[in-house]
Amino acid sequence: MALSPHWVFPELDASAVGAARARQDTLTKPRGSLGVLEDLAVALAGIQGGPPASRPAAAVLFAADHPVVRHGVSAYPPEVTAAMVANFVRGGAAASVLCRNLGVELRVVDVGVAHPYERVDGGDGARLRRDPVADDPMGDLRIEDALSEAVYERALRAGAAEIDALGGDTRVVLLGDMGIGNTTAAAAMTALLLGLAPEDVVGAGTGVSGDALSRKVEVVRDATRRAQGASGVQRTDPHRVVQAVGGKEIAALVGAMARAIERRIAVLVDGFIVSAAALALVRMCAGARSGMLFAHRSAERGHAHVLAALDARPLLDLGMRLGEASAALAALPLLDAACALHAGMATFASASVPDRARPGTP
Ligand SMILES: O=C(O)c1ccc[n+]([C@@H]2O[C@H](COP(=O)([O-])O)[C@@H](O)[C@H]2O)c1
Ligand SMILES: Cc1cc2nc[nH]c2cc1C
Repeated sequence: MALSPHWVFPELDASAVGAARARQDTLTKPRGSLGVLEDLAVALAGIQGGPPASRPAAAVLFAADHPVVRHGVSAYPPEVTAAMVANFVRGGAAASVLCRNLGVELRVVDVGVAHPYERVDGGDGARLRRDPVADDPMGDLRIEDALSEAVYERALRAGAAEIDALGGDTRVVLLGDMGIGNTTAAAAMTALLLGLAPEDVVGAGTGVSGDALSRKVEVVRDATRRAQGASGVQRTDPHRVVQAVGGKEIAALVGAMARAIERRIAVLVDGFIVSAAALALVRMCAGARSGMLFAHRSAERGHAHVLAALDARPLLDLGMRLGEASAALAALPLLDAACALHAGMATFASASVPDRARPGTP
């Protein structure tokens, strides 16, 4: 895959959209009264190219570490990334519980976890794969590119490969991340892609405040200056932005999202980190936008800017800031409800409920 991959994204299926909207208008409710649940059914139909479906759904998390943590930008130590990978597999993480609760398959891909973790087999938690890109080097984005061009391309492919491994009938993929330090990377990407000041995009992440928060702002300032100063790194080149200040899990998310959209699998975007990857992909190829649904507005400071730039209306606003696809999983029942209503409600005709008068009739 070259630096400008030849992604060909399908357009929304206009006839599926028309059929879904027409069916919504025949169902036994005042037109439009199910609000966003109607829009969700219609959007899924357009993305999927047929009657809307929320299942089978799969949650795919990409995990990696970030050398930038050496500057004290996270409230937690980097060993947490590895420990959480083991926790996903054992079934004890928030994502594990939500997946079990919803009957959703959880897949975790290690694309760059720096510390060893216990490999637990046979639990009822996640399926874990360590991609070979995990062994490639990463840079401290404050002083050097996070990813070489070759590593960036391998990480994109690792993401796409995981989508190719999903069952052919998968209709929705919930994308998530795990990586101590990655709100610093996502903030630097957001600052570059949107031309915003570090203060406007840096937030608490896992919970930094005071001096640590100021340090994080300075790290993002240094990273964005470095990236803009380096020859060829323009904020308008989203591939270079991911390479310069992103990370392996963020590049893998870009690759996964692109492949899912190509396959007409609806992408349910999680929080700040996944949204930063979505913004980069849309800047690479505007046609990707229509394949995405946005689960929530994270409490992380920069997220609102990313959502606004994508003209995204998130489904939930619950003060969540966990990552690991947890908010996408919290939003999935809304997609389930939208599809069940669309498929299962009676029509005015079938239930003999009088429809509203048509204009011109008495
Ligand atoms: O998704 C979000 O909006 C979000 C907001 C804050 C933190 N996180 C999670 O917390 C980790 C990154 O936080 P930090 O402070 O280490 O940069 C990483 O594992 C993310 O999944 C995620
Ligand atoms: C415990 C913990 C769990 C997480 N899940 C996603 N990011 C996380 C960060 C921490 C610190």
